[in-house]
Formats: sequence, C-alpha cells, structure tokens
Amino acid sequence: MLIIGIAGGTGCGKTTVVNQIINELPTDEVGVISQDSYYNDLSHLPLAERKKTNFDHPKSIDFTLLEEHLIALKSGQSVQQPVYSFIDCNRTDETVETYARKVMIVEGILIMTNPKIREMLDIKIYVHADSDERLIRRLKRDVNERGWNMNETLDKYQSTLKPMHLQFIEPTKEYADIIIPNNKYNTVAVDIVRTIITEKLV
Ligand SMILES: Nc1ncnc2c1ncn2[C@@H]1O[C@H](COP(=O)(O)OP(=O)(O)O)[C@@H](O)[C@H]1O
Ligand SMILES: O=c1ccn([C@@H]2O[C@H](COP(=O)(O)O)[C@@H](O)[C@H]2O)c(=O)[nH]1
Repeated sequence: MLIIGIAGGTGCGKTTVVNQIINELPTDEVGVISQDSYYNDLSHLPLAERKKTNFDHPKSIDFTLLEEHLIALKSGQSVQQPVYSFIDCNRTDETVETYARKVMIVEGILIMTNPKIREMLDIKIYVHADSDERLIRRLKRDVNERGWNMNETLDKYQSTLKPMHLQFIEPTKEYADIIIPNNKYNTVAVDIVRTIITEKLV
C-alpha cells in the first residue's frame, strides 16, 4: 500500500485537492483517511467546554489510534474510521468501514507533526496558501458550515489558529517531498499527483 500524506494549514485547500485527485480514480483502489476523524473523544465534556478545546495542537489528535489504523490497513485489514461532527465538536457514535487499498491518502493539518505517522508516509505533500487566503476561506466555511460566528472565528484565529500554525504546522513544510502552491486552483499539481497514483495502480 502506498500512503500519501497531505498536510497544510487550515483553509489551504487540502480537502479540495484530495477530492480533485480522487475524483477520476477508482474508489476501490484509492481511499482517504482524514485526520479530523481522529480528534480525541471529548464525550466526557459538555459542548461549551468542547468548543474551548485547542483543536490545532498535536495533543488534540489520537495519533495512537491513527497509527494503529494505518498499520492495520498496511497489513490488509479493514478499520472502523470514526466519523467526526464539527457541529458537536466531537466524534459521533458512527464509524465508516475503511478497507485496505493500493493507495491511501491521509490528510490533515497536523499529520506531519507526528514522527511515527511521518515515517509511514511514502510521499509527503504540503499544500500552501497565504495566510490571508486561508483566513478568508476559513471564515466563510466556519460561518456557513461549522456553526461558528464571525467574531468567534476571528478571535480564535488570533489566539489559537495563527500561533499553532506557526509553531506546529508551517514547520512541517520542511518534511514535504512536494509543495503545492494553492492560492489559486492548481490543476497542474493535482494532475501530477494523480499521475503518480495511476502509475502505482497499474
Ligand atoms: N484554490 C482555491 N481557491 C479558492 N478557494 C478554495 C481553493 N481551495 C479550496 N478553496 C475553498 O476554501 C475552503 C477551504 O477549503 P478546504 O479544501 O476545505 O481546505 P482545508 O481542507 O485545507 O481546510 C472551501 O470552501 C473551498 O471550496
Ligand atoms: O470541532 C472542531 C475541530 C476542529 N476544528 C478546526 O478544524 C481545523 C482543521 O480542519 P481543516 O479542514 O484542515 O481546516 C482546525 O484548524 C480546527 O481549528 C473546528 O473548527 N472544530
């Protein structure tokens, strides 16, 4: 199994790039694992407390479970990938059966901060968009899709997202084999990654 990691700051366009890459590829041969599925289980906290969690710190991720799942997939076993709710700021009771494929894409802001996960990635990709672009995209998405208001997101950007990005996420760019500039839609880069995957599939 080839494991491709796709990291980059919030709003840089990771999910969009992944969707563009897998769009024309067979779903039984290429799968996706999202870091968001592996946020720690916060069921013991009320929603108001969960909303105060620093979701941009590596400690917010259950890397042990993610590593276990990648090892299982690599050995051909299926895993139950948790399903995350951004509205509830918690894992749901649901899981999605994720079976081993020839290629697995792992995407998330923090995936390259963990040495064990980094070690398992055969190709490391960092998607870059300027911080103003990312903030604009994040603001629109938080307000339209994730249940936050404008002031909450702007406050969180200053107090948490920006410092965590500078401390933990941006430094992982140095581990990348490929950096995709994504201030604009980058179809050339997407085609190149898809070509690499297609070669693995033959
Ligand atoms: N290259 C781009 N140009 C403009 N908007 C983009 C681009 N890539 C993604 N977006 C938009 O920005 C928002 C965040 O993108 P998303 O792929 O969810 O980012 P990430 O997964 O890195 O947080 C989405 O609304 C998406 O449609
Ligand atoms: O409950 C939550 C958990 C996380 N977040 C934010 O999500 C982003 C990571 O997702 P991207 O799609 O890569 O942007 C991270 O910056 C967290 O702050 C959230 O809003 N709510």
